[in-house]
Amino acid sequence: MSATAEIATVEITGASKRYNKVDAVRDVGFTLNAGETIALVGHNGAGKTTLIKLMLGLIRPTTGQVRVLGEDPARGDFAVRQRLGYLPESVSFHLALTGRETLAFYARLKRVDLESTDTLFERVGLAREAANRPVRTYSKGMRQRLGLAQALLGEPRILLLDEPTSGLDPALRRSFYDLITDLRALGTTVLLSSHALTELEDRANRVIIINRGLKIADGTLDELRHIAQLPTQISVRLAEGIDAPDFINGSAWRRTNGGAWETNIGAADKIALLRDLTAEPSRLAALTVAEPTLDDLYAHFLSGQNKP
Ligand SMILES: Nc1ncnc2c1ncn2[C@@H]1O[C@H](COP(=O)(O)OP(=O)(O)OP(=O)(O)O)[C@@H](O)[C@H]1O
Repeated sequence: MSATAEIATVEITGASKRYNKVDAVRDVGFTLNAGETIALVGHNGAGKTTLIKLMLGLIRPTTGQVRVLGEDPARGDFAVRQRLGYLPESVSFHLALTGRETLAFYARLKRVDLESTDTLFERVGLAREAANRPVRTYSKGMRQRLGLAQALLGEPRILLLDEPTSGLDPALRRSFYDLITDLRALGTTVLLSSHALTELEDRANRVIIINRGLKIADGTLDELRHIAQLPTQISVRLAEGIDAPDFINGSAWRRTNGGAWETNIGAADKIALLRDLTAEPSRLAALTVAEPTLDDLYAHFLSGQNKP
């Protein structure tokens, strides 16, 4: 995994959480490391928020163990809480307070230097003048940014972000992820719980899939691709005057509406096919190689779970 993979920040061992008759989390175990950006994905009700609450120490596991920075987060150790940043799915602030007052309030709770709040406004891209306006006047994106600034107070070593980009426009999403990339370089563990699989694909370096309280997959995208063995889609557009892909043996090709040729090929045969295809480059006008997406992998791992 990442270069800093040795430094564990969160360790969950055999953790289960039962609410009355609901098994929200069942025997889940994983270790998160410094510098990792982890996507926690799963359907509604899969157990993502319950896992986040366990890491925050808001609830205790029914069985198993949760350790954050080596401590039990539910013990309420202040030093641990100070190094944890959390952005809930729906941020709600006191609307009459200005952005600056809001951040000052949270800074006091976290016992963080108030001086640092100015820098935070800049880091999350909230214009300085917005800082002095009541939150009531903020757009959804600005409130989300203020939420992120709140989560970043005290330079947390672990950031837990629940659906952080919902309601953000594409430009804001991009700058949000740029910020996450910077944090990753600083060694922060960033856990993003999200349904937006496509946008997570290039952003998270590890994916944990939860289904009905169980962890059903955990690894880098490449590792999950390797386990799933889903085919790669190869598409070629032939150069003028070349009618059919006669140089391709043993693969089933289909013609697309746009006039390209397409095939799905297993990982074991992919390189050999690409070598054949490119042996005479002049025959090709274009070549596209599409690896299985996070959406494909998610559907694959879930379908395995749903079998009787
Ligand atoms: N306080 C609670 N009391 C009873 N059941 C709960 C409680 N909190 C969660 N649950 C149940 O536990 C299961 C997991 O819920 P959780 O909120 O962790 O899922 P989630 O993956 O975060 O879902 P979503 O994507 O909809 O936010 C669900 O069946 C939910 O109804």
